[in-house]
Amino acid sequence: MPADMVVAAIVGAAGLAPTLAAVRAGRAVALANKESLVCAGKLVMSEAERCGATILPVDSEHNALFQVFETANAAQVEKVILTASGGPFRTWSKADIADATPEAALRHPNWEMGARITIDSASMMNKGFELIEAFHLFPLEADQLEVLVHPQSTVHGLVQYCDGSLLAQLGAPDMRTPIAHCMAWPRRIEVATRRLDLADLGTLTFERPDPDRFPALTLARSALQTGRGAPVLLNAGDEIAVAAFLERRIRFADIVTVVERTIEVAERAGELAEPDSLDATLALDALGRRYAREAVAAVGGENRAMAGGRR
Ligand SMILES: NC(=O)C1=CN([C@@H]2O[C@H](COP(=O)(O)OP(=O)(O)OC[C@H]3O[C@@H](n4cnc5c(N)ncnc54)[C@H](OP(=O)(O)O)[C@@H]3O)[C@@H](O)[C@H]2O)C=CC1
Ligand SMILES: CC(=O)[C@@H](O)[C@H](O)COP(=O)(O)O
Ligand SMILES: [Mn+2]
Repeated sequence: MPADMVVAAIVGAAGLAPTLAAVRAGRAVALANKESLVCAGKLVMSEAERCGATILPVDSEHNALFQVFETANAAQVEKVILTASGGPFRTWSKADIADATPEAALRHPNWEMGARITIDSASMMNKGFELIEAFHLFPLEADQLEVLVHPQSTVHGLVQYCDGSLLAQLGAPDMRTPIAHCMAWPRRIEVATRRLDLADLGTLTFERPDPDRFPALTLARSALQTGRGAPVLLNAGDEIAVAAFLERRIRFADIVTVVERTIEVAERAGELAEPDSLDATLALDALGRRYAREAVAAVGGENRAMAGGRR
């Protein structure tokens, strides 16, 4: 079907095949489906180059970076910073987070989004996916990517240059702005979002993420560093684990355990090779889902045994 632009906004690895089809048709692709880049970043970006497709990042942090990243000065970029709201559990203790309910996890402080990404924000796995997404979108090494918790979700992304300049994009937490930026690019169109009044806001705060309470971020960074098939398994494990958590079959803390076990089992079976095609990526995704379902069953059993032992 003829189209000037395709908005890729299906959730999950299910969005990969249609995103890749739009890329291969040489369209402008406004990309919300971060899983396409998590699972097949190299393939999607190289096919975009080959087919003349333009990828426009919709994800708010990546859209922010897209606005302030000077491609001509890419070699002068020291690092980029993705901000994270910290989610609903930013101030919770580790013990309380472990047993948080789906209702609590679905209460995002700043953004109204689908269930899967909202749970990922609560665990900060979303920010881990976003590190991988940024790695593929921008010419950067993994160690140039940083995450800062910024509870107001007003500054969305920052680029630090070698002359000490730190360029940031700010805006109300409203996806209409990044969507409009992509749809009008390289021009701008008027959007009736709330305008920021910095004097009213008064203070913007930033914190380092806490790896002890939010281990998903470390796990995602390690999948980025491992590379090859690890990010595919990271996503597959997380899709299954989040669904199981929403169905109350595992605890909130078990989400990361399931993802960790998914990657470990695949690694032990020698199945971490880089998938070099759509079919190979989807096959590894299917395998990861199988391992993740097994991990959910095992973790659920362990939880029941522990509860039985406490009675
Ligand atoms: N919401 C947000 O603010 C942001 C979202 N994103 C990303 O955008 C994507 C969508 O998120 P969000 O809108 O919140 O999610 P939602 O759950 O609200 O919407 C997901 C959409 O995907 C469709 N879908 C799911 N599976 C399939 C499938 N197999 N085939 C066709 N369509 C399918 C659903 O269709 P149906 O309703 O028919 O089931 C639904 O329209 C995710 O990748 C997310 O990470 C990124 C940044 C911000
Ligand atoms: C709107 C958007 O881009 C989301 O990805 C958002 O960033 C999620 O919030 P967290 O910062 O809590 O992950
Ligand atoms: Mn985002």
